[in-house]
Amino acid sequence: MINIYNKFADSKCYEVAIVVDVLRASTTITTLLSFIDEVYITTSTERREKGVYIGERKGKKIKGFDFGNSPTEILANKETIKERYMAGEDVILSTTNGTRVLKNLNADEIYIGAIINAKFVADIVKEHENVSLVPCHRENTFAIDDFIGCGIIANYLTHEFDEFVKVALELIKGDWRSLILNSSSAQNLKNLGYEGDVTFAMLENSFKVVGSYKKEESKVVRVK
Ligand SMILES: O=C(O)[C@H](CS(=O)(=O)O)OP(=O)(O)O
Ligand SMILES: [Mg+2]
Repeated sequence: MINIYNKFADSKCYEVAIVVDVLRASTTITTLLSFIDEVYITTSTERREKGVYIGERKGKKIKGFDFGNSPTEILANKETIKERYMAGEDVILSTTNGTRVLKNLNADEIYIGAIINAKFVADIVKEHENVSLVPCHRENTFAIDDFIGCGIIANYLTHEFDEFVKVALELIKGDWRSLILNSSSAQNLKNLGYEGDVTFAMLENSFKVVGSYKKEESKVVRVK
């Protein structure tokens, strides 16, 4: 069974889960793992030690951090980030929703799912009988971008689907890009000057990269 583990409904989180935060934590983590091997996850907004600090609250870069939670900004500074990582600095990410969901989710295997790696994260879990897609949403508000991301990933799987997934699969048959462009997540980012991140986050399967969250070490490591 593929279900959507939804805090809005008393649904079950299976032992294998894909955390989906299209705008933008999953997209940012996947982008980072295209050129480094691991990303530490925190829910703090404090700089604690040496490191490349990446993060935002409500879309705005956290004061004192090196970068915001912007995959296009990360790519534009790829060489600098990679140099500091290779020199031994940790790369640390803190976001409004995605990193909080990762920290609080109880599952044995947790993967990072986005539109940019949809097919590849689906390939990682396809042998499992039960998998939960976990849309991060926006604090306590439904986020259609994450729901659509779940549908796009589910579309690469051939399991039995719960009714949330069936709705998401119907949704992606239409103009899902416009739905994302008009989402509250995207409008917030557009108002903050990050419209390019929205377009980037919708490039389906543009990254053959999948991260797995290791709870005990609070980090995401590349597994593909
Ligand atoms: O950084 C983002 O795009 C969002 C900000 S907001 O919660 O949508 O305002 O955070 P994320 O944790 O990536 O959903
Ligand atoms: Mg989000």
